[in-house]
Amino acid sequence: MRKIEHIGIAVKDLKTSNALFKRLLGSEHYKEEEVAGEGVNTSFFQVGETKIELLEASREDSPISKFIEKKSEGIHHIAFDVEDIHAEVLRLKAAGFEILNETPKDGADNKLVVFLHPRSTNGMLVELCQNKNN
Ligand SMILES: CC[C@H](C(=O)O)C(=O)SCCNC(=O)CCNC(=O)[C@H](O)C(C)(C)COP(=O)(O)OP(=O)(O)OC[C@H]1O[C@@H](n2cnc3c(N)ncnc32)[C@H](O)[C@@H]1OP(=O)(O)O
Ligand SMILES: [Co+2]
Repeated sequence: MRKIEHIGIAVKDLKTSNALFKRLLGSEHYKEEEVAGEGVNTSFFQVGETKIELLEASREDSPISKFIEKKSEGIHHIAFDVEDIHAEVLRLKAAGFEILNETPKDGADNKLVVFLHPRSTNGMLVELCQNKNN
């Protein structure tokens, strides 16, 4: 793991939360992007070496809707930047972590992503991100 790539935050309404995080961080978001395959609309803020990723449900059955319904808005996952996502999946599997998708899938912000089940990581949803240009 090279660094924390982003902290994912589940929000009900991207427009409202973009304004709140602009007030909080003192800067604008640098992009908005829908990831249809995940059922999310995302918005990214750069904060030094890492990012805040706001996540709004883009459809009824989005994992974000379920999360907000069951818990509330708030921190949804932590994403780590990795050099070689395939090697990391093998390492983490061998280390006993539960991989949700062994084949990396398209994420936002030009990334390939893999998720680990929170029940294998002390209740924290973990995402691995490899830059597609790596
Ligand atoms: C990829 C685009 C973008 C990017 O960065 O590029 C994103 O980050 S997209 C983010 C949205 N996509 C995902 O979250 C994909 C991975 N998530 C999943 O596969 C599911 O959400 C899963 C498996 C984590 C939970 O789904 P499930 O249908 O099982 O929901 P439950 O509510 O029944 O949860 C089971 C169990 O897990 C706990 N849980 C659920 N979500 C989280 C979470 N974000 N953090 C911590 N814990 C979580 C939930 O409370 C249940 O625990 P229990 O003790 O049984 O109550
Ligand atoms: Co993410």
